[in-house]
Amino acid sequence: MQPARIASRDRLIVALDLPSVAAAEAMIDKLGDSVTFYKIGYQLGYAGGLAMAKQLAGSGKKVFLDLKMHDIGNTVARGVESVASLGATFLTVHAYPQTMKAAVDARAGSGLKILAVTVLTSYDDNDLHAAGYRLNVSDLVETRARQAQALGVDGIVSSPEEAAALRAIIGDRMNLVTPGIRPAGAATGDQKRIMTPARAIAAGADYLVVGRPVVDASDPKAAADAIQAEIAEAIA
Ligand SMILES: O=C(O)c1cc(=O)[nH]c(=O)n1[C@@H]1O[C@H](COP(=O)(O)O)[C@@H](O)[C@H]1O
Repeated sequence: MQPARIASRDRLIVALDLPSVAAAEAMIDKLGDSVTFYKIGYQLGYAGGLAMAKQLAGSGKKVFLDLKMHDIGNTVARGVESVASLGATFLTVHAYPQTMKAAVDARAGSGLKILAVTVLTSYDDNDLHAAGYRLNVSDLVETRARQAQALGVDGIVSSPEEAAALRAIIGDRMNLVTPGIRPAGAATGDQKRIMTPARAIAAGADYLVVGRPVVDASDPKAAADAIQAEIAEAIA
Protein backbone atom coordinates (compact mmCIF):
# COMPACT_ATOMS: atom_id res chain seq x y z
CA MET A 1 0.00 0.00 0.00
CA GLN A 2 1.14 3.54 -0.82
CA PRO A 3 1.61 6.38 1.67
CA ALA A 4 -1.46 8.65 1.58
CA ARG A 5 0.61 11.75 0.86
CA ILE A 6 -0.29 11.98 -2.86
CA ALA A 7 -3.94 12.36 -3.87
CA SER A 8 -5.05 9.42 -6.00
CA ARG A 9 -6.06 11.71 -8.90
CA ASP A 10 -2.66 13.38 -9.03
CA ARG A 11 -0.87 10.06 -9.57
CA LEU A 12 -1.78 9.86 -13.25
CA ILE A 13 0.46 12.04 -15.42
CA VAL A 14 -0.71 12.24 -19.02
CA ALA A 15 2.07 12.79 -21.57
CA LEU A 16 0.94 15.47 -24.03
CA ASP A 17 2.90 13.87 -26.87
CA LEU A 18 1.13 15.91 -29.52
CA PRO A 19 2.32 18.05 -32.45
CA SER A 20 1.04 21.52 -31.50
CA VAL A 21 -0.21 23.72 -28.69
CA ALA A 22 -3.65 23.70 -30.36
CA ALA A 23 -3.75 19.88 -30.30
CA ALA A 24 -2.60 19.86 -26.67
CA GLU A 25 -5.22 22.42 -25.64
CA ALA A 26 -7.94 20.39 -27.37
CA MET A 27 -6.77 17.27 -25.50
CA ILE A 28 -6.74 19.10 -22.14
CA ASP A 29 -10.30 20.33 -22.82
CA LYS A 30 -11.41 16.80 -23.66
CA LEU A 31 -9.84 15.33 -20.51
CA GLY A 32 -11.30 18.04 -18.24
CA ASP A 33 -11.29 17.12 -14.54
CA SER A 34 -10.18 13.55 -15.26
CA VAL A 35 -6.53 14.65 -15.39
CA THR A 36 -4.72 17.03 -13.03
CA PHE A 37 -1.09 16.43 -14.08
CA TYR A 38 0.43 16.80 -17.58
CA LYS A 39 3.83 16.03 -19.03
CA ILE A 40 5.35 18.12 -21.82
CA GLY A 41 8.26 16.47 -23.63
CA TYR A 42 10.24 16.88 -26.83
CA GLN A 43 7.38 16.87 -29.33
CA LEU A 44 5.23 19.58 -27.74
CA GLY A 45 8.12 21.36 -26.01
CA TYR A 46 9.83 22.05 -29.35
CA ALA A 47 6.50 23.21 -30.82
CA GLY A 48 5.65 26.01 -28.40
CA GLY A 49 5.01 23.83 -25.35
CA LEU A 50 7.32 25.68 -22.97
CA ALA A 51 5.25 28.86 -23.09
CA MET A 52 2.19 26.69 -22.71
CA ALA A 53 3.71 25.02 -19.62
CA LYS A 54 3.67 28.34 -17.80
CA GLN A 55 0.05 28.97 -18.74
CA LEU A 56 -0.99 25.44 -17.78
CA ALA A 57 0.69 25.71 -14.38
CA GLY A 58 -1.02 29.10 -13.93
CA SER A 59 -4.40 27.50 -14.66
CA GLY A 60 -4.04 25.11 -11.71
CA LYS A 61 -2.81 21.95 -13.46
CA LYS A 62 0.47 20.37 -12.43
CA VAL A 63 3.20 20.29 -15.06
CA PHE A 64 6.07 17.87 -15.62
CA LEU A 65 8.69 19.18 -18.07
CA ASP A 66 10.36 16.16 -19.58
CA LEU A 67 13.42 17.76 -21.14
CA LYS A 68 15.81 14.93 -20.17
CA MET A 69 18.73 17.30 -19.82
CA HIS A 70 22.29 16.04 -20.13
CA ASP A 71 25.23 18.34 -20.88
CA ILE A 72 28.24 19.85 -19.14
CA GLY A 73 27.39 20.97 -15.62
CA ASN A 74 27.36 24.71 -16.33
CA THR A 75 24.95 24.32 -19.26
CA VAL A 76 22.62 22.08 -17.23
CA ALA A 77 22.65 24.54 -14.31
CA ARG A 78 21.80 27.55 -16.49
CA GLY A 79 19.07 25.55 -18.25
CA VAL A 80 17.54 24.51 -14.93
CA GLU A 81 17.54 28.15 -13.78
CA SER A 82 15.54 29.09 -16.88
CA VAL A 83 13.07 26.24 -16.39
CA ALA A 84 12.61 27.13 -12.71
CA SER A 85 10.61 30.25 -13.67
CA LEU A 86 7.98 28.27 -15.64
CA GLY A 87 6.06 26.99 -12.62
CA ALA A 88 6.55 23.28 -13.35
CA THR A 89 6.53 20.65 -10.59
CA PHE A 90 9.01 18.21 -12.17
CA LEU A 91 11.94 18.42 -14.60
CA THR A 92 13.85 15.40 -15.90
CA VAL A 93 17.61 15.04 -16.33
CA HIS A 94 19.52 11.90 -17.28
CA ALA A 95 20.97 10.17 -14.22
CA TYR A 96 24.65 11.02 -14.72
CA PRO A 97 26.34 12.28 -11.54
CA GLN A 98 27.64 15.60 -12.98
CA THR A 99 24.28 16.34 -14.54
CA MET A 100 22.28 15.47 -11.42
CA LYS A 101 24.54 17.54 -9.17
CA ALA A 102 24.35 20.60 -11.43
CA ALA A 103 20.55 20.34 -11.65
CA VAL A 104 20.04 19.89 -7.90
CA ASP A 105 22.27 22.85 -7.06
CA ALA A 106 20.57 25.08 -9.66
CA ARG A 107 17.00 24.31 -8.57
CA ALA A 108 17.70 25.27 -4.94
CA GLY A 109 15.21 27.81 -3.64
CA SER A 110 12.68 27.22 -6.44
CA GLY A 111 9.64 24.92 -6.23
CA LEU A 112 11.00 22.77 -9.05
CA LYS A 113 11.79 19.12 -8.33
CA ILE A 114 14.44 17.24 -10.27
CA LEU A 115 13.73 13.70 -11.49
CA ALA A 116 16.61 11.49 -12.63
CA VAL A 117 15.88 9.15 -15.55
CA THR A 118 17.70 5.90 -14.72
CA VAL A 119 17.42 3.59 -17.75
CA LEU A 120 14.82 4.34 -20.43
CA THR A 121 11.84 1.98 -20.43
CA SER A 122 12.43 1.19 -24.11
CA TYR A 123 15.76 -0.48 -23.17
CA ASP A 124 16.36 -4.09 -22.18
CA ASP A 125 19.70 -5.69 -21.27
CA ASN A 126 20.66 -6.19 -24.93
CA ASP A 127 20.03 -2.52 -25.75
CA LEU A 128 22.21 -1.45 -22.81
CA HIS A 129 25.03 -3.75 -23.87
CA ALA A 130 24.76 -2.46 -27.45
CA ALA A 131 25.17 1.06 -26.03
CA GLY A 132 28.46 0.00 -24.42
CA TYR A 133 27.35 -0.73 -20.86
CA ARG A 134 28.46 -3.89 -19.09
CA LEU A 135 25.73 -3.73 -16.44
CA ASN A 136 22.26 -5.19 -16.77
CA VAL A 137 19.23 -2.91 -16.54
CA SER A 138 18.41 -3.73 -12.92
CA ASP A 139 22.02 -3.16 -11.76
CA LEU A 140 22.39 0.14 -13.63
CA VAL A 141 19.00 1.37 -12.38
CA GLU A 142 19.98 0.60 -8.79
CA THR A 143 23.42 2.18 -9.12
CA ARG A 144 21.94 5.35 -10.56
CA ALA A 145 19.19 5.47 -7.92
CA ARG A 146 21.79 5.29 -5.14
CA GLN A 147 23.81 8.07 -6.81
CA ALA A 148 20.68 10.19 -7.23
CA GLN A 149 19.79 9.75 -3.58
CA ALA A 150 23.30 10.65 -2.43
CA LEU A 151 23.19 13.82 -4.56
CA GLY A 152 19.84 15.00 -3.17
CA VAL A 153 17.78 14.42 -6.32
CA ASP A 154 14.02 14.69 -5.67
CA GLY A 155 12.85 11.62 -7.55
CA ILE A 156 13.56 8.75 -9.92
CA VAL A 157 12.10 7.83 -13.30
CA SER A 158 12.21 4.13 -14.04
CA SER A 159 10.07 1.24 -15.20
CA PRO A 160 7.56 -0.15 -12.70
CA GLU A 161 9.49 -3.42 -13.11
CA GLU A 162 12.17 -1.91 -10.87
CA ALA A 163 9.76 -0.09 -8.54
CA ALA A 164 9.80 -2.53 -5.63
CA ALA A 165 13.62 -2.79 -5.59
CA LEU A 166 13.93 0.99 -5.93
CA ARG A 167 11.50 1.68 -3.11
CA ALA A 168 13.69 -0.42 -0.82
CA ILE A 169 16.68 1.73 -1.79
CA ILE A 170 15.20 5.25 -1.87
CA GLY A 171 12.63 4.95 0.92
CA ASP A 172 9.50 7.13 1.00
CA ARG A 173 11.01 10.57 0.61
CA MET A 174 12.00 10.44 -3.05
CA ASN A 175 9.31 10.39 -5.74
CA LEU A 176 9.11 7.26 -7.86
CA VAL A 177 7.74 8.07 -11.31
CA THR A 178 7.05 5.24 -13.75
CA PRO A 179 6.41 5.41 -17.50
CA GLY A 180 6.09 2.10 -19.38
CA ILE A 181 2.46 1.82 -18.24
CA ARG A 182 0.12 -0.26 -20.33
CA PRO A 183 -3.48 -1.07 -19.34
CA ALA A 184 -4.27 -4.74 -20.02
CA GLY A 185 -4.53 -5.33 -23.76
CA ALA A 186 -3.01 -1.97 -24.80
CA ALA A 187 -0.42 -1.88 -27.60
CA THR A 188 3.14 -1.99 -26.25
CA GLY A 189 4.68 0.16 -29.01
CA ASP A 190 8.40 0.76 -28.39
CA GLN A 191 8.21 0.15 -24.62
CA LYS A 192 10.04 -2.96 -23.35
CA ARG A 193 9.69 -2.78 -19.54
CA ILE A 194 5.97 -2.40 -18.89
CA MET A 195 3.27 -3.01 -16.28
CA THR A 196 -0.44 -2.31 -15.84
CA PRO A 197 -1.46 0.71 -13.74
CA ALA A 198 -2.64 -1.48 -10.85
CA ARG A 199 0.56 -3.53 -10.75
CA ALA A 200 2.74 -0.43 -10.94
CA ILE A 201 0.98 1.13 -7.94
CA ALA A 202 1.19 -2.16 -6.03
CA ALA A 203 4.93 -2.30 -6.80
CA GLY A 204 5.42 1.09 -5.15
CA ALA A 205 5.15 3.72 -7.91
CA ASP A 206 4.02 7.18 -6.80
CA TYR A 207 3.17 8.53 -10.25
CA LEU A 208 2.30 6.78 -13.52
CA VAL A 209 3.19 8.46 -16.84
CA VAL A 210 0.85 7.48 -19.66
CA GLY A 211 0.95 8.79 -23.21
CA ARG A 212 -0.42 6.86 -26.18
CA PRO A 213 -2.93 4.70 -24.26
CA VAL A 214 -4.73 7.99 -23.44
CA VAL A 215 -3.92 10.54 -26.15
CA ASP A 216 -4.28 8.05 -29.04
CA ALA A 217 -7.46 6.46 -27.63
CA SER A 218 -10.71 6.94 -29.55
CA ASP A 219 -12.15 8.30 -26.29
CA PRO A 220 -9.24 9.79 -24.28
CA LYS A 221 -11.43 10.80 -21.34
CA ALA A 222 -12.83 7.27 -20.98
CA ALA A 223 -9.27 5.87 -21.18
CA ALA A 224 -8.05 8.30 -18.49
CA ASP A 225 -11.07 7.57 -16.27
CA ALA A 226 -10.42 3.83 -16.51
CA ILE A 227 -6.78 4.32 -15.44
CA GLN A 228 -7.84 6.65 -12.61
CA ALA A 229 -10.29 3.98 -11.39
CA GLU A 230 -7.56 1.33 -11.52
CA ILE A 231 -5.19 3.56 -9.54
CA ALA A 232 -7.86 4.39 -6.92
CA GLU A 233 -8.64 0.72 -6.44
CA ALA A 234 -4.97 -0.22 -6.15
CA ILE A 235 -4.27 2.32 -3.40
CA ALA A 236 -7.51 1.66 -1.46
O1 LIG B 1 11.04 10.55 -18.75
C1 LIG B 1 10.01 9.99 -19.18
O2 LIG B 1 8.89 10.45 -18.96
C2 LIG B 1 10.18 8.69 -19.84
C3 LIG B 1 11.21 7.90 -19.39
C4 LIG B 1 11.31 6.57 -19.83
O3 LIG B 1 12.20 5.82 -19.42
N1 LIG B 1 10.37 6.10 -20.68
C5 LIG B 1 9.35 6.88 -21.17
O4 LIG B 1 8.51 6.36 -21.93
N2 LIG B 1 9.27 8.20 -20.78
C6 LIG B 1 8.23 9.07 -21.36
O5 LIG B 1 6.94 8.59 -20.96
C7 LIG B 1 6.00 8.69 -22.04
C8 LIG B 1 5.45 7.33 -22.31
O6 LIG B 1 4.56 7.39 -23.38
P1 LIG B 1 3.71 6.14 -23.85
O7 LIG B 1 4.66 5.02 -24.16
O8 LIG B 1 3.01 6.66 -25.08
O9 LIG B 1 2.77 5.81 -22.71
C9 LIG B 1 6.73 9.32 -23.21
O10 LIG B 1 6.42 10.70 -23.24
C10 LIG B 1 8.21 9.13 -22.90
O11 LIG B 1 9.00 10.19 -23.36
